[in-house]
Amino acid sequence: MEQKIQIVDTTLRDGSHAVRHSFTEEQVSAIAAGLDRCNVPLIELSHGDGLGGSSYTYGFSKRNEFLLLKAAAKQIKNGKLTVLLLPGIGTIEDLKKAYDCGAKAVRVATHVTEADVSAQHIEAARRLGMMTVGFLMMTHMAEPQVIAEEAKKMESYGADYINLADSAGFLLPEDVAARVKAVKEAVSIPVGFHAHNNLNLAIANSLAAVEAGARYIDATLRGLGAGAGNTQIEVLAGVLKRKGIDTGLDFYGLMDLAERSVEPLMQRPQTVDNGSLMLGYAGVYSSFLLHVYDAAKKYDLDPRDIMIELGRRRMVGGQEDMILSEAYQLKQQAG
Ligand SMILES: CC[C@H](O)CC(=O)C(=O)O
Ligand SMILES: [Mn+2]
Repeated sequence: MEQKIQIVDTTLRDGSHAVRHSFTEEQVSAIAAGLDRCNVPLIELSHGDGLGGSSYTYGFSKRNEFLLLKAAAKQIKNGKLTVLLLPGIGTIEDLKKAYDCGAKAVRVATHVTEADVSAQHIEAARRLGMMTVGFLMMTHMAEPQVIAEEAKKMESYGADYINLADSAGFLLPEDVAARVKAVKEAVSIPVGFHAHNNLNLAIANSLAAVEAGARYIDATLRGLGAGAGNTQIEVLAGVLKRKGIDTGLDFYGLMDLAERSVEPLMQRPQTVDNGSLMLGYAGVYSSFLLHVYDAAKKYDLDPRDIMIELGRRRMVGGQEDMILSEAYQLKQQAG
């Protein structure tokens, strides 16, 4: 076995988008316990848009996320319960509450060119003694050298590693490799990668990231996640095993967990349908998918036309309210 890759499971966070933030304590307990038994080192749980995401704009959570965190914390004996925090959506107060509920790690996420807004949150997390990750979203929107400069800022605030997200599932394997390499050369902390499967490239892109030197890879059970979903953890475990790369994961255990605990709660097949294909093609934030479907229904439009417009206007996370107004304008133009 050549290299230890740490797999970060985000079924209970990115997967939350795919089930419209409807996880219950029972579901969370079963999944967190199973992931822990399968030796997953970091288990992320929050509203899909991070702590504090439950709102009219992003969609309300069925259950309070702090109750869900407590339920998960009771089950996790070996791994680290991890939360996502987007400064501006979640606050440092939310982070402290999450810590009190048992969170041991936080990923502080910003748009790829806005790392500077993460300084206070990363510093606060470090003061709490949490493992702290700088998470750059929508990395297709910036050139590798620009991303490297942003990553350096997060490193200087105290991040333990930098995670690069292909939030729109737009990148090709060579784009991923170029980004991982540029950041690796610029910082002295490890680099991670988070894929979306909108162009059916999540596994290929995750492998490209590993080959370019990434040490952390995000994945979810059955690929549950925004858009066409994320890298499927049980597939990644098998693929890395075949490549002789050590992850420490229980391959059969993950397959069983996906089948027993995630398949029954899926609200739609996690496939590359026309809408998610267009997210990847047009470079649109994956978590916009269900919002776009709602807008298309409301204005009787083809969701693909809305995606093209959102991509053309370079909409980013936090602009969910613009989806309805773009759809409204498209409807007006169509007469
Ligand atoms: C809203 C946060 C976002 O979903 C983070 C993420 O998973 C991504 O950028 O892909
Ligand atoms: Mn994501």
